[in-house]
Amino acid sequence: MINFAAPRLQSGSFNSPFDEALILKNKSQEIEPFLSGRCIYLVGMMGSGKTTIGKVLSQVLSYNFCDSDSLVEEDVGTSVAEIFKLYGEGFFREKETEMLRRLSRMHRMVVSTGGGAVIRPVNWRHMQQGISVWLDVPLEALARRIAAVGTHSRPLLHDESGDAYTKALTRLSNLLEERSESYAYANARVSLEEIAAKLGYRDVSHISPTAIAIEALEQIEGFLKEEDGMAFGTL
Ligand SMILES: Nc1ncnc2c1ncn2[C@@H]1O[C@H](COP(=O)(O)OP(=O)(O)O)[C@@H](O)[C@H]1O
Ligand SMILES: O=C(O)C1=C[C@@H](OP(=O)(O)O)[C@@H](O)[C@H](O)C1
Ligand SMILES: [Mg+2]
Repeated sequence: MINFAAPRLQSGSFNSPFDEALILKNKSQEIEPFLSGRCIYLVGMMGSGKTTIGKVLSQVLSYNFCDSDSLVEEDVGTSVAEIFKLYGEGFFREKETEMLRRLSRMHRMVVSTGGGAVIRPVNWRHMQQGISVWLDVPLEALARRIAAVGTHSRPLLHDESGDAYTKALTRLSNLLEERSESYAYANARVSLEEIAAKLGYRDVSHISPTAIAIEALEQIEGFLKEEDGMAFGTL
């Protein structure tokens, strides 16, 4: 029976970066042996933090990190935006599936997927070789983050009119409506709104990548316990 017990983030007060780093380290040392080398796939909308949180998780788990978009860019030899422009979204989706197929044979990897990886059932067959985690971030926060860096690298946000925030919010809202059921297939869900409530924050903008990584490991812990319970009939 898997038995985890470790200090948790304190509610109602800003946890110091040192506290968070220590909690993350402890939690990762507890969880890692039970992963049995399985890959961790981060799924979520554009701007949800898959690449950012993926790098944090890979470091503390002593896993490798890769970003499926970067693998596609290396394979084709140009940026995602250029791939959409030159060859179209369908070509990009085929390449994305090919990269996820190759990754499904690997171990000890944190994979930051592209925001649209969830729309193809074949991609879920590949990701089910590992453990998938949905980073569920409120639309307004996604739009703020993307507006801050610009939409140039995200071709699906290019066509909207208006300022960067409004453009991102409009398009992201439509995409989320199409995709939210697909994201929910993930083995674990990290809700930034739930983290903010747990920590007593007014909104999600103050939640650090470390705090999100801690929550991701806690949600993976829950999945492993459930899986363990089913395996040993203790649920
Ligand atoms: N917890 C966070 N708080 C604030 N900004 C964040 C957080 N996580 C990621 N970001 C920022 O949001 C933007 C998108 O992050 P990224 O990791 O590229 O997301 P994705 O890969 O899901 O598109 C980046 O500019 C990143 O710095
Ligand atoms: O949501 C999507 O369909 C996409 C998200 C992008 O990745 P990020 O989620 O890292 O922005 C990239 O794969 C491509 O622009 C398509
Ligand atoms: Mg990314």
